[in-house]
Amino acid sequence: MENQLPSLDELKANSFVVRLPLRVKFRAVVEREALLLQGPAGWGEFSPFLEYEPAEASRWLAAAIESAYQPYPETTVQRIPVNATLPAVSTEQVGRVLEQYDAPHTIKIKVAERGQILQDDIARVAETRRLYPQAALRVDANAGWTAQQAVAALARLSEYDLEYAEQPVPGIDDLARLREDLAARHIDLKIAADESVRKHTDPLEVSRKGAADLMVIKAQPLGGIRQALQIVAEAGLDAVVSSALDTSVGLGQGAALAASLPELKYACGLSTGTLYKDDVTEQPLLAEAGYLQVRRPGVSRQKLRHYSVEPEGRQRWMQRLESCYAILAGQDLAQRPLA
Ligand SMILES: O=C(O)CCC(=O)c1ccccc1C(=O)O
Ligand SMILES: [Mg+2]
Repeated sequence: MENQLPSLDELKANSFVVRLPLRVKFRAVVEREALLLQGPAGWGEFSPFLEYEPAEASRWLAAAIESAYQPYPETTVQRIPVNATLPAVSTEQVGRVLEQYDAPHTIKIKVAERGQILQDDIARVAETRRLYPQAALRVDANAGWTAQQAVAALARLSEYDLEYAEQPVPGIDDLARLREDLAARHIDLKIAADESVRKHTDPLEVSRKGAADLMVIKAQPLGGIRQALQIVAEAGLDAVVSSALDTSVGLGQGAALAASLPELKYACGLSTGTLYKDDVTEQPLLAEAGYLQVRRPGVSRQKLRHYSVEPEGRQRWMQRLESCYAILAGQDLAQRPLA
């Protein structure tokens, strides 16, 4: 029974599509659309970004179904360390955005944003370091640099004492080469793979090719908690759990994933709830002094109604649900990430 997909009609009948306001632009948007799925085990979140095609988005659906239909793994961990996330804002905005987080001990700074230059990144990292001299800082380039740009940029940025750099360049081979280039220049900086894990058909290629020191894992893009745990076990790399800019429902799933890891060496990218103006729950999962509770937030009917999208928006999501469902239904049971 565990491997059985619920029917599409059942999923549709229990789906609520919302559009939530963000406080600050993230990935060039100021609103986030999400489908919340209610099931016998609780709520699940299906919120692939709008431009994602069904092949990729279907893994996000597998994660939502897992969340709504299977209990989260048992754990005794009650809270997990998290990082504040700083979007690629201007220097003047750095203090204002980070103030929204409660006493962060770790901060992830977005760099290599399209339309910006290295000087913008240096200024943002320098300002963060000035305001938070004790914090652990990490940068995330979202594959925005060429190999050449990455070495030059990381040579400069590593002067601010960075914990690691996340996905500086796009390809897995590029990541592996970059690590060699950095070592040759005696730049002691760890590299984390994100897109090379979650957007790749083979999430283990990163570890096989020695392309990173650690891997970023996210419950939705990897097809759920169980699937993500299996990837970590097989990869044998340290893992950083992160969010996909989820609502509190997805953050709860991420927190459960983090709490289930055999070892949690790094703060998780799960305090993105702070970037939202509002959420689907009366008890949003927000970090306190750099820690997030491990719990499943209840969902508010009133908030679902208030932020519900217009009928055309819902129709678009029902079509996405349908095409992703078809992919999951067509997958070999043994391979399906629900197992
Ligand atoms: O890891 C974090 O601190 C927050 C999450 C985050 O950065 C993110 C959120 C949505 C989509 C992509 C990413 C990313 O890590 O690249
Ligand atoms: Mg990333």
